[in-house]
Amino acid sequence: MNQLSDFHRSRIQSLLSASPLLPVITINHPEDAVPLCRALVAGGIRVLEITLRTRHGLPAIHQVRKALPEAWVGAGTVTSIEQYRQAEGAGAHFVVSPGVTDTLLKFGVTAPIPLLPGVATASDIMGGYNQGYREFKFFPAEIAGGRAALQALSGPFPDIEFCPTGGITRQTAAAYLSLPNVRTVGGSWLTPEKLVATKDWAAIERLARDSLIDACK
Ligand SMILES: O=C(O)C(=O)C[C@H](O)[C@H](O)COP(=O)(O)O
Repeated sequence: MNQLSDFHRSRIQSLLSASPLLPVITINHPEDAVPLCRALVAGGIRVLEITLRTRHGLPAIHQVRKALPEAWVGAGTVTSIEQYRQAEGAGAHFVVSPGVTDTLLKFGVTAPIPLLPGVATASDIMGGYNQGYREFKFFPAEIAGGRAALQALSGPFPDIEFCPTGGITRQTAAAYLSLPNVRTVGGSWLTPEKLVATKDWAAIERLARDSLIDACK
């Protein structure tokens, strides 16, 4: 069986090291993509996950890659090989999936851009572990057991690192980041619907900066 390459693992590790916070971004209006991501980068967050939940996701990845070369841009909500290929085509640096299928894990092993697979259980982890994955998104983090689950999973999986996402807030991020198996946490709290709807990019920049300060306390 093919195994995940050191190159892919080191890319995923680099992006997890590049930011303690990973904003999960959903674009409802195409013109928001660049100013929204620029505000996050100006606030100090260089790693971004743009979901494919809307039809604007792929074009947004393309635009943001061009406009903000200093940012790492990932495609989120990738659940199929077709979407994985589309994300590559749009110029994504990496792909994030909410869960795992054997097909997606296998494709991620040989794909040009790396996959951060989503897991919620020990069985999910074992499926990825056997193919060489050691970094996972933990989703939906709060519902799947939160910090206690991550502490419990560190027993059988001491060499696994998680990016918990789902239900995490500015107030709870630091507690997750204090766990030895967590370097980055993800969430949509960094792009509140109200601030995006009013195009208050200055407030989003402030929120990014303040959330980073809180996360590193
Ligand atoms: O869309 C995806 O690909 C997902 O896997 C789910 C998102 O990462 C979470 O829904 C974000 O969770 P919240 O921060 O609670 O909004």
